[in-house]
Amino acid sequence: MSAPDFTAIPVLDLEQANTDKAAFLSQLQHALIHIGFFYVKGHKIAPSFLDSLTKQTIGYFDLSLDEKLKTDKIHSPTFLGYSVQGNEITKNKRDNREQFDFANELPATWTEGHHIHERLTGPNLWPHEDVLPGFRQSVLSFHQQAQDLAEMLTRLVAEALGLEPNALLDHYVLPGQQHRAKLIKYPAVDQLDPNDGTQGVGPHRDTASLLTLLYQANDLPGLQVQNHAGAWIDAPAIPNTFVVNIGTGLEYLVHNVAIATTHRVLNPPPGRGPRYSIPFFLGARLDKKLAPIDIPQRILDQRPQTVVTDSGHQFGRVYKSDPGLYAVLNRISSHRDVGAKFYAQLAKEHGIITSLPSVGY
Ligand SMILES: O=C(O)CCC(=O)C(=O)O
Ligand SMILES: [Fe+2]
Repeated sequence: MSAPDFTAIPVLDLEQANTDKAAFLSQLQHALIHIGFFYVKGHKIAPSFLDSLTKQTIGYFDLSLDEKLKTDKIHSPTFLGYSVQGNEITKNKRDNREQFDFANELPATWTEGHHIHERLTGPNLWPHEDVLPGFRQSVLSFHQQAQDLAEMLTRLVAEALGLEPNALLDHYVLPGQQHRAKLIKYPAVDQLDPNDGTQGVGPHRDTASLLTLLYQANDLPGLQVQNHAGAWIDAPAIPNTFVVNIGTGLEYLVHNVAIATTHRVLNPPPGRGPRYSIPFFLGARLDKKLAPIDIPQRILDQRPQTVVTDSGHQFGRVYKSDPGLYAVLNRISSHRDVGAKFYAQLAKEHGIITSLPSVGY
């Protein structure tokens, strides 16, 4: 018997994980199996730090286009860096957002003959320190704090699914691997062209990762979550919380008991300016085929029967045999210009059209 479908996203209090762990884990189990999304409050990332990160984020997007284009993704096969408004594609439609992708700093090591996923790893493309003082430090500090929180949550997720706390991290995350994150701006609608449509980001599931932590940096609506009957449920900004959701990596690795729920973002409402958000993705390792973990039968028995989704889940079958290739294909599909420049042959082999008309900038 499955529970009635959700109409709101629950708020879990991390403090409760210390005071009444059993109650916390029971709420978490319900959210994982029946919703795939939850908010967390009671985390230790300081509100003053998040405010300063928001200021740095706005400062970055307020730079001149020329300055931002110095950090354009097109300069690197890692898909780290800036992408201009309208450059990203979800479900074959342009998204109305500009963004700056970043990760923990690692050198590039890929050379011909290595597995292609290694080409995703490499250094960030930073604006010059004089142009945006403190930006790099703030963004990297966020990355570290978000990773710590995501790892703590992954331990709790394991326990909520009847596993040892470190079971997921030990099997599926490599110490020192690169985890991706982004700063996103959804432009005010009066800055958009009438033909740009309503898609901030189209319906999708977060690919190849275990967990996403999303900080909604200002209070504009837009994020919506698709419940398992197919209805869209608002996930409004709640101050000093993170929205947490499950990636397709975790879903596969726990036999679909935790659901990588579909979500989307609509353009900001007219007259309210741009919306800013900052997701961090705790990635699953990409270096080899991964076997799903044994989950207790009492948990498997609660698995939802049907999940309606508007997301395509492209290349889903590839994940099972080659998570690294799956991650690369999804990046190419989202950022076709980088795909055409660095991965043309692979894109062709997998039917990804990279010759979309370019955006005028
Ligand atoms: O900006 C948001 O609120 C959500 C962003 C998102 O879903 C994503 O980038 O994967
Ligand atoms: Fe997402």
